[in-house]
Amino acid sequence: MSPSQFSSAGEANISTTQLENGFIDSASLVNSEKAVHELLQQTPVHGTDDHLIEFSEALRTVAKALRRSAEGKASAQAEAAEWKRKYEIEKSRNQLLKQKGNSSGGHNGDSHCGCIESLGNGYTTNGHINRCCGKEGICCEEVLLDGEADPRNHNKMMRKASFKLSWMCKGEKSDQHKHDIVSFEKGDITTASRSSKQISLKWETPPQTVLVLTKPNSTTVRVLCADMVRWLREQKNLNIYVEQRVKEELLSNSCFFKFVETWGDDREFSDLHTKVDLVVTLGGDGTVLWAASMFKGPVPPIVPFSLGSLGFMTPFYSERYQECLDSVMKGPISITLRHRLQCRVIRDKAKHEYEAEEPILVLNEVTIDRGISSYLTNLECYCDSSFVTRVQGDGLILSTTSGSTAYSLAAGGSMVHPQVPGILFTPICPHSLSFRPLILPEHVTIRIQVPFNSRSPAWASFDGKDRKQLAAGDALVCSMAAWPVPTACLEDSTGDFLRSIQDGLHWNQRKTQSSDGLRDL
Ligand SMILES: NC(=O)c1ccc[n+]([C@@H]2O[C@H](COP(=O)([O-])OP(=O)(O)OC[C@H]3O[C@@H](n4cnc5c(N)ncnc54)[C@H](O)[C@@H]3O)[C@@H](O)[C@H]2O)c1
Ligand SMILES: Nc1ncnc2c1ncn2[C@@H]1O[C@H](COP(=O)(O)OP(=O)(O)OP(=O)(O)O)[C@@H](O)[C@H]1O
Repeated sequence: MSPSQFSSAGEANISTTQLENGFIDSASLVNSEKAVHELLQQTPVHGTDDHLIEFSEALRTVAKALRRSAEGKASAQAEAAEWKRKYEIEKSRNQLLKQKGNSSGGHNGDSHCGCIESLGNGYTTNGHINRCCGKEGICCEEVLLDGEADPRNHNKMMRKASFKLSWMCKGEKSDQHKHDIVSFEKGDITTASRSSKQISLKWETPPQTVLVLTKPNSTTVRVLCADMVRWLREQKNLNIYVEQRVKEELLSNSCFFKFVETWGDDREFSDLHTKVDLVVTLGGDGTVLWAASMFKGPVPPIVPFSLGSLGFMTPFYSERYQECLDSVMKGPISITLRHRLQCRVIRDKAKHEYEAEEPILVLNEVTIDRGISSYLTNLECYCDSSFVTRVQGDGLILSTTSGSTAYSLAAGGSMVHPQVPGILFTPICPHSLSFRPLILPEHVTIRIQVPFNSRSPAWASFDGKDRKQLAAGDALVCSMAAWPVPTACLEDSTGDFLRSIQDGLHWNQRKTQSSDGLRDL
């Protein structure tokens, strides 16, 4: 693929991104970075000048397209700076080889001085001082000083073997599934970014419709909900959606709330994401799980207010809701993209049910346990096509990283930052001394099979709800879902996560030792 093809591929990815439609789709976010990375991975490094010119053109186009989002811009700038550096070194090396009459490496360097003209795309230069001809840029002499190539030893100059990497997708090599984070030019493998960075959401048009979700059976929540809905209408002139139960509660208070909307049938319910700009939750973590479960596809940004006991996913203080909502609606806001797992139950007895049965999306975890049976579970676990292990115990938890601080933690799993893409594989009371929990990469598909010789059926539950029986021969298949749950941060992903484990779990709290033996107060 030529660099010019890359530029259009990059633009196509970005113009279709669902960020522009107000929804956050992890695949689209990845695509925007992927465009640049693909470009970087495939652009010929030992090219002619034409290639270099084409390359800089392509990079400019992609970088321009990426400027549409702050995240994309930051990424494009970082990549462009790095590539400009490599471009300069490469060009200087070409010239050096040409000057020394070394044509064995297939280089076609310039005939003029080794200074590189500015790319002219607004990116800063890398700070090299010109010592050769007074033009802006880097000279081959500097490359030599940097030790990239030594003219005194050019006869001994060794070229590293060239190679390409490709990524396997379900047993097949595929360029489309090439990972976007590793570059391998000249045999040096580097990683640009290892997981998604802090994401910032900036409104291009102000939010107009808010869905307020509340935990049931709480007077405090009911009072706060009425107050907030009134404020959102009177001060912000917003459209408000609530659940039918909440609408009735509000109307029983005052007919002022007549403007509040709800949904009637399933179709209106499943179209909710097309109307709602922002979801506000009033409750604990369970209310955030509830909110996530309402959206089977894209999820609007959620602002979770803490009115529960622990509140790992609810960083906002309800006492200061006006200030918080003001700042969220003004933006920009840091968000955590919480990955979800997509689970399918595959029945042995009804093979066609697979097509009909809706996948279930979980934000915390899917648990496969022994239910009311007093027998050990007997679960065969596969990761893609590899057999992993057999779970004989109380069961198994397949958890997201957001769910790592919930049931999985109680079963001995690690706590994992919610932006780390991975699937936790945590046994529940395994009857074995060596069954330690695992964390698997995000791209795998996990299959939990109840074998025909199992003494009893197993039970699957999804975020602690909706129990389904898995009879002998049935299986549960689980992989990362395409639709994450964007939750607003009070500080940022990392700050909020650390605060939640410190405040919620008192993680590693201990009196500090002092040098003189006295206890610090
Ligand atoms: N032994 C256990 O720890 C255990 C057992 C069953 C269910 N659970 C958890 O309860 C969740 C359902 O929550 P619910 O509120 O509907 O039920 P719930 O009302 O029974 O509350 C469960 C508790 O888990 C906490 N919790 C939920 N999600 C969390 C997260 N991501 N990080 C840290 N703590 C979290 C909640 O704050 C609450 O205190 C399930 O997804 C499961 O993770 C835990
Ligand atoms: N809008 C809702 N409709 C029905 N059930 C809900 C709704 N919101 C929350 N729930 C359920 O209510 C239960 C309690 O909610 P939540 O976890 O938010 O409160 P909590 O238990 O007081 O707080 P915490 O989870 O911090 O201990 C959960 O099981 C949750 O699934």
